[in-house]
Amino acid sequence: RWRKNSNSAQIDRLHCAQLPKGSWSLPWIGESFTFYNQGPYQFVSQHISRYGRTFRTHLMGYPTIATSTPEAAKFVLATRQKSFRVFLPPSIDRLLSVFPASQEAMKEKGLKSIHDSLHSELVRNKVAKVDRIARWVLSSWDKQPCVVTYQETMKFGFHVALDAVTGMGPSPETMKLMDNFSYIRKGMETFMQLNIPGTSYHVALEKKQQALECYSSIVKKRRAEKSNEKCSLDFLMEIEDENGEKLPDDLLQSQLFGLTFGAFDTSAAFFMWLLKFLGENQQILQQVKAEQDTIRMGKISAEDPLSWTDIVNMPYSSAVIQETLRLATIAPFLMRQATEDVNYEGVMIPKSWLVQVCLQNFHVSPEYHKDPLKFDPSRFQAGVKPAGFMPFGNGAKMCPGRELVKIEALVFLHYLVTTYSWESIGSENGINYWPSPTIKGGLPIKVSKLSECVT
Ligand code: HEM
Repeated sequence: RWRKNSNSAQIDRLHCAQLPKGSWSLPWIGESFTFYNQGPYQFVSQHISRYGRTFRTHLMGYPTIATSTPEAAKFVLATRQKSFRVFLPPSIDRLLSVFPASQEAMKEKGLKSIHDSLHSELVRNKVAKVDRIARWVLSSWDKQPCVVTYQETMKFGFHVALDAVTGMGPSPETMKLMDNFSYIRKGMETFMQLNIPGTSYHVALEKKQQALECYSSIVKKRRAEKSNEKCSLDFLMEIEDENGEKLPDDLLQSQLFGLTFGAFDTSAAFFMWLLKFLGENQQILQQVKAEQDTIRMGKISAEDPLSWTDIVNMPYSSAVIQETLRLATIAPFLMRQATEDVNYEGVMIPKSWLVQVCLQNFHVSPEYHKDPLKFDPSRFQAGVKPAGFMPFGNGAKMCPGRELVKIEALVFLHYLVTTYSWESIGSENGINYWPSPTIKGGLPIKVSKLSECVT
């Protein structure tokens, strides 16, 4: 069956090639439906037990080699990164894509300037702003009979991302923009993403247009104002092609849009898991609280914001963050497409095939982590990154937002544990896997304000 999907030259090459074991399942659709339904972790785990850590399958319309070892991940994402390009399914590409194929050089320049704009030296200066946003979000929690964690972490993650990307602080306008983003996210939850009126995917495409219009006015405003603190937009406005032409506004807006989406969706999910794991591990929560109380007690007034020095003085909380990134694995797998035939330790990866790099399956494997399903921050306390830990990927495409997201999490954690206690209410109904793993129902909690209030 797979032969129908391959051209004859490829078939000739494959005659003598070493393909791993696996299954193709149905024509064209392959195993995509099972993959969607079971979620990436379960799907890959079942295949590993049948075929081993590297197997072949058929996903998103392409023959695919899936691998789930840190060594293979490094090989694909870093050592041989030039032989693979990032792959997004066409429906997601349509929602989030930024550049037409003809603009490949500008795309690379744009990405480089985004990496530069989020450099660790620069994001350290963002602590005060993140602090203000965290206080703003958390200040209303005790007035709500039930806090739906995901809605709140989305509000926090979205506004920090928007500020880093465009320099824009929270306002009624940004709340409206966030609403558009939540519809766009919804459009990615379903298996069949068809642009038919009435479907959530169709709504998502409409909301994307509205969001882009909003970005158009954000760009105009930013051009007109002078700010000492540079955001990603400022970096992007500086790039030029080989003829000295700046990035056209439509591409600029779509790049900002894609960046904000990627940043807010992942961080909102991450903060939600952080709350879940801490809620379930009271002893660990108490240790975090002790560390954060010490920092708060060192402040002269309750209004004093956190500083970069405070952030580096949170070793235990940092270990909790690393452990959350391991156990929840917000990006459970990464997709690449081979741009040439590649041989990995005797396994053939033919040109144009997809490679699925399954990070979560080694993050929670006993082969790489002792007692892997236990939430145990002590494994990160020695300050040594365990082998088999790549929550932000590897190689040149490694997440440039990783430092910002850690600052966000630590600031959020600080105000959360020094202000509130909380308990989970209602039952959990499983996990929504797409686009990032979140808890169905949004993890509702009831919070109580602690007597020493700081917000
Ligand atoms: C917990 C939160 C986050 C997680 C788990 C995460 C994870 C990742 C991963 C695994 C990649 C690599 C993708 C690949 O190799 O195909 C990536 C790329 C990227 N991330 Fe993040 N990310 C997070 C938050 C953020 C934030 C807050 C920003 C921006 C403010 C951001 C911006 C980006 C960008 C621009 C890329 C593409 C880099 C490139 O293609 O060169 N991410 N992220």
